[in-house]
Amino acid sequence: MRYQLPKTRPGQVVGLLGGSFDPPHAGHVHLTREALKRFGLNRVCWLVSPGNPLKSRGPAPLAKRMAAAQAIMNHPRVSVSDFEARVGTRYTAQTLAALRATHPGVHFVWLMGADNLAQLDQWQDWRWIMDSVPLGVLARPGQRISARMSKAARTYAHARLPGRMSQLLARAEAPAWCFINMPMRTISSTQLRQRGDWTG
Ligand SMILES: Nc1ncnc2c1ncn2[C@@H]1O[C@H](COP(=O)(O)OP(=O)(O)OP(=O)(O)O)[C@@H](O)[C@H]1O
Ligand SMILES: O=C(O)c1ccc[n+]([C@@H]2O[C@H](COP(=O)([O-])O)[C@@H](O)[C@H]2O)c1
Repeated sequence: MRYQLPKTRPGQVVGLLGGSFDPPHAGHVHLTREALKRFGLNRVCWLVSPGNPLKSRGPAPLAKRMAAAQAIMNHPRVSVSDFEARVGTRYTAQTLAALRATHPGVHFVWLMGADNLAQLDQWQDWRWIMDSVPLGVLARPGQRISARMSKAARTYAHARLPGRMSQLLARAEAPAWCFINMPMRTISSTQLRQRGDWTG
């Protein structure tokens, strides 16, 4: 049988948090807990990337990042997966196409921090992503304005759900996206690497 995300069933709404997780930290955990509540998700799955195509620096080995992610993200409705390495992709559009093919009946929502929305128009097939899967964006310190002014936000302004309607996002037909304000955490992987708390 083809690889399935853990505990994911048809009819569920499942948030996907793709990331380098180099290393995973409390900001990822906080985003995940907020997304579960604010978007009314059944589950969230962290997709630990083999390597972000836009980052020149290679991350720490996947096994190390997977183990650290599993150790920090302790919640009965959250799992951590190396799906992308298993199917051999690092591009989100290809990941989503593979997930949809292998999980019929599951409503996926792609989750991201506001910094990723600011760069979304540089991703491979980004319009296809917007046209195919609802997008949940969560505030990140210093990134609110760049996210709101981004090409993706402007191009898809008509498809934006106001934050107070966030519970409708997961079952909305794409394109649909929603920006959620939440109490923010300044922590980042860059900070942790610079402090020497994580070596590749
Ligand atoms: N503190 C945070 N608040 C909100 N979103 C966050 C936070 N940290 C990470 N994210 C989001 O989590 C996802 C994965 O992030 P990633 O693994 O790149 O961590 P990072 O801290 O941004 O790493 P780096 O500093 O190396 O760029 C991205 O969508 C990112 O926007
Ligand atoms: O598909 C792309 O072109 C693409 C470009 C940049 C980033 N991404 C994805 O965005 C997610 C967040 O990446 P990162 O490194 O900011 O944690 C992760 O799943 C990456 O694979 C995807």
